[in-house]
Amino acid sequence: MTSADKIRAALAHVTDPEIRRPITELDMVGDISVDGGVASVVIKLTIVGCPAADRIERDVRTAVEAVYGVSQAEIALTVMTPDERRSLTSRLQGGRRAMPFTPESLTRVIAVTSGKGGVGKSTLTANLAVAMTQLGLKVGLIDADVFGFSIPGLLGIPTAKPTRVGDMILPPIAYGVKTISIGMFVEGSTAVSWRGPMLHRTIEQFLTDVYFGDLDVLLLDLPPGTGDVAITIGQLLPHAEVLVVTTPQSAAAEVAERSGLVARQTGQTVIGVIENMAGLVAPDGSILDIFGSGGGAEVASRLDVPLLASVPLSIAVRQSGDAGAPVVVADPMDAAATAILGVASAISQRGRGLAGRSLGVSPA
Ligand SMILES: Nc1ncnc2c1ncn2[C@@H]1O[C@H](COP(=O)(O)OP(=O)(O)OP(=O)(O)O)[C@@H](O)[C@H]1O
Repeated sequence: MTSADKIRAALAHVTDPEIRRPITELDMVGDISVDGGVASVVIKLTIVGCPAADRIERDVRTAVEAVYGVSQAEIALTVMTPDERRSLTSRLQGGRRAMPFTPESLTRVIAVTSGKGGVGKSTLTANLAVAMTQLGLKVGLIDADVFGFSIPGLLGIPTAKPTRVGDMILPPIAYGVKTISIGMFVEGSTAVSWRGPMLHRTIEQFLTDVYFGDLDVLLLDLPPGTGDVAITIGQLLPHAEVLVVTTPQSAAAEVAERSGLVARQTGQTVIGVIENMAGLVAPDGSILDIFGSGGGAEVASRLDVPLLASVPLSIAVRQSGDAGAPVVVADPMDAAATAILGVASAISQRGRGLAGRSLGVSPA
């Protein structure tokens, strides 16, 4: 093996932090030459001003300087030509620009819905996503709550912007979750007041142009109610599984049931109900049922699905949400966190069956 080959082999362990694939596989490694102990390596970044440039340069330097016989690494950062970039994006997108989350795909799609706003749907979705990564799953999260996008803030990346490589969008990663939100495409706190067709196109673009790579689970945080986005998701992802979030209050339970029924009409499968904002445990141990009780069980029974958890009201949940550090990480022993971790584990164990689906493996 020549020194250049050894360096190339070492670079196979350096991954692009946004695409999460080895830079050698992404054709980002250009010429390599070695003169005495000095190795010169050309790295082709995907785009001008690549936000990951510093990190890639650092990782490349460390890898190259660890190769036996190299005392110094000289890294030249250049940028791919438009043709190289097109060939990369086309390869990553599997040669076609189509929605990868088809019924045949091995990725489970789970939409989280609620009847009313403010019941904690986004908080639970963000925490479930992070909890699933803790269980070793590769998780993507689409914040489709176009009018009340709050996922970036809940995951501590309120100002993150996705990187665009040609027509491919690379989702920011927080707590291991690849995350995309409409909030990443609007300035500051601008309100989104779009009509159905525009919402439909945006969700379609999220599902098609965002490069999530291989995922075990794609979670979707839907807006509350049964509006345009829920219908779009029903049309685009009729095989999705649906989690319904409600509070213990009977008024909330009634509307929550409706959102589950609409999901079902589009062919989606409701897999369970999560009751949030259940009894708050007071310092003396007594339980304060601020929002009443029984709503979760009521919705679950009407939809004939299991009540997966009753997540209590918890100061830690609110505080960690405000701080952008999900409670399952910030305070995993909190009662609400353990309830959410329990749901993540229960759902993860139900992996999709493989029957009738193509495994995408070509015969040898
Ligand atoms: N179990 C809980 N204990 C205490 N506070 C909670 C709990 N769940 C959610 N919250 C708080 O309730 C508020 C609403 O939560 P969240 O934004 O997740 O609701 P939502 O259903 O997604 O609302 P919308 O769909 O209208 O955006 C937030 O301030 C959040 O911190």
